Amino acid sequence: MADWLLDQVVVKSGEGHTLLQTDKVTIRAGGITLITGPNGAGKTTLLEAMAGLRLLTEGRIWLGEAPLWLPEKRNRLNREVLLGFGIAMQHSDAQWFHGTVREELSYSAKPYRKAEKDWDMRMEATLLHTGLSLDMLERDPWSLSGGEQKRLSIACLLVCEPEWLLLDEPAAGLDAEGISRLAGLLAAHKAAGGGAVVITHDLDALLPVADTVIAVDGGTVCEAASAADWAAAHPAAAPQALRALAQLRAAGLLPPQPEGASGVPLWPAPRELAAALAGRLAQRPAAALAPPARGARAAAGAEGAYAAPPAAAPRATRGMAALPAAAAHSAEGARAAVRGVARARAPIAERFDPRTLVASLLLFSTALLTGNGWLTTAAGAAAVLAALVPLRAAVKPWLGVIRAYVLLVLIMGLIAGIHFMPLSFDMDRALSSVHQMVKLLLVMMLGMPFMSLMTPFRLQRAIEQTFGRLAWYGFPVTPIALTVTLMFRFIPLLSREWGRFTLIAHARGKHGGKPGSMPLKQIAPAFIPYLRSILRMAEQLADALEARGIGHPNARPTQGFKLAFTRQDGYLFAASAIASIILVLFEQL
Ligand SMILES: Nc1ncnc2c1ncn2[C@@H]1O[C@H](COP(=O)(O)OP(=O)(O)OP(=O)(O)O)[C@@H](O)[C@H]1O
Repeated sequence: MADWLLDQVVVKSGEGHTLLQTDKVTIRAGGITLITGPNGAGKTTLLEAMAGLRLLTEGRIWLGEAPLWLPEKRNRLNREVLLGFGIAMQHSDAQWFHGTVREELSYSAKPYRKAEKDWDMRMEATLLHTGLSLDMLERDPWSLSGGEQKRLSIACLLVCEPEWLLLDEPAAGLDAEGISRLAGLLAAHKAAGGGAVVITHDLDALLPVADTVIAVDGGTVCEAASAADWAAAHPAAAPQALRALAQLRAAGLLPPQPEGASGVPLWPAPRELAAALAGRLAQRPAAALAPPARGARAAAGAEGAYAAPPAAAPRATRGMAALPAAAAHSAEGARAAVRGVARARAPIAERFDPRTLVASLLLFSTALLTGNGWLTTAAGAAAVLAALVPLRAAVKPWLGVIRAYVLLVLIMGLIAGIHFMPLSFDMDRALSSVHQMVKLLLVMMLGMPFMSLMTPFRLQRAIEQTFGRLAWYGFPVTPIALTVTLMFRFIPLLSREWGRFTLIAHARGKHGGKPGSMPLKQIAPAFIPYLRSILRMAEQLADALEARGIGHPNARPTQGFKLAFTRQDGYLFAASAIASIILVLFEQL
């Protein structure tokens, strides 16, 4: 079995933000490594990068001697590495491609060609190991409960027997039995010579079986530390059981941990622990073990509970003990928060009223399109480029379209300039055609980041507020506004959902292509689940709309807010008007 090596890995988002960066990080074979860190720290990004589901901006990842990406094959994924691990993604319970649990298990095992020998026996044993029953084999995976689907996603990995398990929050949604079963499965996998990298917020359950911990914060991945060292360095975050052990040691019921105990087993084996406790208890005088007298118990209950050291008190009590101190600061805290919010700028999608944006765009586009001179177009191009500088992140995804359009402009210009009888090239006609298309390109470029400057809800409110009075004459303003909004909302949603399915197809199908593309063979099996997922989203949306009162003939839908023009809208419209006037003046030159 081979170690993972992440060497100076950097992953950036499409907009160029750094989501993850590492120095040299080694994850040792044959051990269980936990990845921990706050929400949004970059843990999932790290696991997906290891699984080849994220393109690396910089750096390399190796599993033993084998690189994850094959540079000599135009950066394709190395199938040998892909077969070395199985990944269960955070929302792996929404990964199903097939109609029954049996088919799901077979689908997972297909790339490993393990579905032939003793297949049924292995499948049934795996299902039982994860705590699912055999009568579930013919059930639709979608019909299983959330926790059962989580268990099935782990069964789908275990049935393939990969060397490495990469698990993103496998404990989320599991009951207590499921979590201890998960810890047992991980320990058994390790005992069989396998390794695991597990993202978890549930350190109470999984630190006891872990060998190393990697902390991720703000996208930066720290070097792996042994579980013992990590727990010693983070006593507050250490599991309850570890704190209980410390208390037993402090009470003299367990021998103290030796000095510099780093590297020694953190957790005594249950048998060893039971023997130590029994031995120590037997040595203690009977009086020390007797329960306190009634009065003493009551006094301890009333005062001692508050006086107890925070680490010894139950979590909820510790939280409550912190309340008075928090309350003393709360008024000032709230004032500070309000000041902070007031100072912070609104998100870019809420900075302008959609009506101002549309009016400004229309005004400037009209001035640009009606201009006939190259000078006007050049001035317009300068204004468009200046406007796009702060919005360059929103334009970046469109660069491919812009490049294709520029090529089209050149080809159309060439074709427009060709004269056949006699064969010649008319430069004026070519330039005139190019000119018209360049003006269109500039307007398009200005429109591209448009949707990033407003949310669908703000657009809907803008339509309703502008045309609301027409509703008095029976004009269906609300349905039209809603349709427009849903179109804008659903198109990116559909493409994001397809993107999620391509990731699942790569992760489960072990395909060597680039993660962004759906492998040809997977399109057919992915299509029906994709449709199902879309219908599910539509159903949720319909419920949400109904809850807002839309669709009830006599109900007034609840409106979250009313748009109002601000000073920023005034500046934007004034800038657009000035730029338009300049274009008109250039046209007169
Ligand atoms: N494709 C993307 N484009 C832009 N930002 C992204 C993208 N994917 C992730 N992010 C951002 O990167 C950060 C890290 O995300 P990630 O999912 O890795 O966090 P995490 O540590 O797994 O969080 P959690 O504990 O909440 O699951 C988040 O702020 C997230 O919004």
